[in-house]
Order: sequence, then structure tokens, then C-alpha cells
Amino acid sequence: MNPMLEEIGIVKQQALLLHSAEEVEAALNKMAAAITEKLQDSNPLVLCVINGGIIATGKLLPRLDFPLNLDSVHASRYRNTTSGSDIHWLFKPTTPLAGRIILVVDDILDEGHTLQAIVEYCREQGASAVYTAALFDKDLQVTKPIEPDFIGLTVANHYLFGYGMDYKGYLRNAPGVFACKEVL
Ligand SMILES: O=P(O)(O)OC[C@H]1O[C@H](OP(=O)(O)OP(=O)(O)O)[C@H](O)[C@@H]1O
Ligand code: HPA
Repeated sequence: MNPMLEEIGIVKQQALLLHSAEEVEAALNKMAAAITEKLQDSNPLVLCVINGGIIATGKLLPRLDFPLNLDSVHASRYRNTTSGSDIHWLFKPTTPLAGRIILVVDDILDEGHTLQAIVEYCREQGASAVYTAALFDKDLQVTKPIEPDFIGLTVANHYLFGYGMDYKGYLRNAPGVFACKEVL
């Protein structure tokens, strides 16, 4: 068997379910209500942080019943590994950001460097306001460089996968939040 698929199978099998899909969906409902209250009259541009933010964004958008635009940004710090390094900008939004109210949506705020860099970029481009939404906020017990305006669930300090979060590029599609028993 392909050794990577074998590793993925073991990680999946040994993982611990921390938050069920039902719990995450309920958190998405609450987040969407809070976002709606704040941004419904502001014609926002939603920026999906690819890849991890695809599921969070895709699940939030149909819950937001007001006019908005969608674009994406791909800034990656982990690049299919399990520890962060420098941010690599793989692509930037093509929609002009100047004068817009932006909502950046990502799966997880871990150390916070990725979201902070994206917010800075949006400000440099002349956005009139930048809001951030993280479906998960990892409880690191330290002060982070950025605090999201909208958070779904606070999650324990483990390496996680599911709902967009990957283990070595796999398992983003897992229907819940799972903690890896150990990083192989
Ligand atoms: O708060 P931080 O410590 O900066 O980590 C959070 C970022 O890490 C993950 O992205 P990753 O770099 O793995 O790229 P991906 O979205 O393609 O998985 C995740 O989707 C966030 O964007
Ligand atoms: O715990 C994590 N899992 C997957 N991707 C991540 N990116 C930052 N932290 C994590």
C-alpha cells in the first residue's frame, strides 16, 4: 500500500473526536447570525483563505442572506506539514480591496500569523475595514497577534483535522474535529 495512505489510515483510526459535525454546524449557525448582525448592510467582500477555509466559507455563505462578494487568498504557513514556518503567498485576491469592507474566513486560528498577515495585506490595499472569522480558535493559553471578530468553537491544543483542517494534505473532509493521537 502507498505509505502515505497507510499513515493517513492510522492517524484517522487513532484520532479522537473532539467536536461532532452537529456541534460544528450549530457553531456555524451562531457565527452566521453574528456576522449577519454586523455586516448585512455593508456589501462586504468575503475572502476565503484557501485551502483550509474552503469548508468554513462554503458552509457560512448559504447562511448569510444578504448581498456580498466572494474572492480568495491562498497564504500557507504549514504547506501540508504539521508545523508552521514562513508564510507563502500562493495567490492574492483579484477583486480590488480599496474602500471595501472585508470579511476574511479561515478554518483555524492557531498561532495567528496567517490571519494577521492577511489582515495587514488587506489594510495595505486600502480596505476600509477588515473583519475576521475563524471557525476554530486553538486554545494555546498565550496572547495571539490577532483576535478574530467571529469564532465558531474554541478547540483544545492538539494537532487537529477535519472541517477543512488537514493532516499532511489529507483528512480535510473529515466530518468533525479530530485530534491526532500523535503526529507521525
Ligand atoms: O494561525 P496560524 O498558526 O498561522 O495557522 C493557521 C493557518 O494554518 C492553516 O493553513 P495552512 O498553512 O496549513 O495552509 P492550508 O490552508 O492550505 O492548509 C490554516 O488553514 C490557517 O490558514
Ligand atoms: O491543528 C491544525 N491542524 C491542521 N492545520 C492547522 N493549521 C494550523 N494548525 C492546524
